[in-house]
Amino acid sequence: MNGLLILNAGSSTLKAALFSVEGHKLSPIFRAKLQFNTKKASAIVNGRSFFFKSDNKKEQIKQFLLKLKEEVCHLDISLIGIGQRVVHGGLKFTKTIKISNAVIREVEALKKIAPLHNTPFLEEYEISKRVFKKIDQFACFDTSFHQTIPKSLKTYPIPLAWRKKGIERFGFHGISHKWCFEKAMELLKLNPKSIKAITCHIGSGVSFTAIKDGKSIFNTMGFTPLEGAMMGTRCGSIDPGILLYLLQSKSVSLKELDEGLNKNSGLLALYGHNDMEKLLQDMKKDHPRAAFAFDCFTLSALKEIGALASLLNGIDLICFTGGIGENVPLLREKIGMNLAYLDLQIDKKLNQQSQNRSIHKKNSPCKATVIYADEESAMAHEIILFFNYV
Ligand SMILES: Nc1ncnc2c1ncn2[C@@H]1O[C@H](COP(=O)(O)OP(=O)(O)O)[C@@H](O)[C@H]1O
Ligand SMILES: CC(=O)OP(=O)(O)O
Ligand SMILES: [Mg+2]
Repeated sequence: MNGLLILNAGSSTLKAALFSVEGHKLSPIFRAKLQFNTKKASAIVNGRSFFFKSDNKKEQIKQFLLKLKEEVCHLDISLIGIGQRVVHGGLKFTKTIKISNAVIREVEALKKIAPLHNTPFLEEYEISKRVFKKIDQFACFDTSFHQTIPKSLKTYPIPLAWRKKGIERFGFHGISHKWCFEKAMELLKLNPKSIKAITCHIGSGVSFTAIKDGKSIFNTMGFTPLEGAMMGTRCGSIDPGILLYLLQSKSVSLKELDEGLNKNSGLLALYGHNDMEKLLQDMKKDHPRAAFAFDCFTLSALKEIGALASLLNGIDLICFTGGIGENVPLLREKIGMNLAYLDLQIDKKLNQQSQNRSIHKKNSPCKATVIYADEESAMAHEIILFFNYV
C-alpha cells in the first residue's frame, strides 16, 4: 500500500502522521509525537511510548525518525513522499513545493525571522534525509494561505528603504486556519462565499485570521510569528519603543533581546511556565500569578479579535482551534461573553466539549465552533493536490 508521511517540526514538539493513499483517498494510519521540553524527552509512536537515553536533541530526532521508518516497514507501506511543515515561506514560496537544495538555501535565509520554527525544521530535515534517503520531500508553508491579504493590510508604515528589504506582513498558522475554516464550513453546512469569520489558533503560538469569501484578509502575526496576541513564550505586540529603550540603555544584548521576546515572554514570563494545562490547575489552587496571567492572555486575545471583527464589519462565525483553543472552555466562555456585541451567544453546556462541534446557542446569529487543529491531515491533502496538479 502507498503511504504519505507528514512531519511537523515545532519548537517543543515534532509531530508526525502516516496516511495511506489510494488515488485521492487519504486514511490516517497512525500518529506520533516527540516531546522535547520535558526533563526526559519522550515519544509516542502508534500508541506506544518511548523514552530517550540521549539528551542530545539531534540524536532524539534521529531515533524518533528511525522508529517511524521501522513502523512504516512493519506495516509494509511504500512511502510516496514526506510532507514537511515550514513556517516561514518568505516572499519566494507561496504554495506547496517539492524540496530541493535551492529551496533549503532559501528557507535557511529565513531562519533569522522565524528562529523558533524554520530552525527546527532545517535540523529535522537534514536528519530525515539521511534516514529516509531517496524519498521525495515536500514543503507546505504556514504563510501560503495568507497570500490574499490586501496590500493595505500587508504594508507596515515604515520607511520605504525598509519596505524594499521585503519587510511586510506574511501571517502564519495558515495550514491550521485554512483547515479549521473548511472543517467549520462542512460542520455547519455553510457556503464559504457568504461568510465572514475569525479563526482563532490558540496553542503555543497564537494567531487570529479574518476570513472573507473563504480567503484570508488578515492574520495577526506579521513579518515574524512574534506579532499579535500574547503566547506561551512569546510576547506578541508590544511598544517597539521598549526595544529601543532596552538596546539604547545597553540593558540587553541583541541575543538577549531575541531570546527575551521569543523564548522568555508570554505565559512563561507572567506565570512561570508556558503550559496552559498546568496554569489551569494552579488557578484552581488560587495561585495568584496563574489567574493574572490567564486574564492577560484572555484580554490580549480579545483585543486582536475585536480588531479583526472591525476589519470584517461584523462576523457570522468564530472558530477555535489549537491546543488551548480546543481544550480550554473557560477561555472560550470569557471570550464569548465579551463578543455579545457581535451577536454571539455561547452555549455553556456545548462549550464544555472539545471535539469538532458547534458551541453556540441554537438561535445565536453568530456561530461558534471548536475544530481539532489537524495540521498533518491538512498537509497530506495539500500534497495530494500538488501531485495531481504537476
Ligand atoms: N487538555 C488541555 N487543557 C489545557 N491546555 C491544554 C490541553 N492540551 C494542550 N493544552 C495546551 O496547549 C498548548 C500547546 O498547544 P499546541 O497547539 O499543541 O502547540 P504547538 O503545536 O505549538 O506545540 C500548551 O499550552 C498546552 O498546555
Ligand atoms: C507559527 C507558530 O507560531 O507555530 P506554533 O504555534 O506551532 O509555534
Ligand atoms: Mg502547532
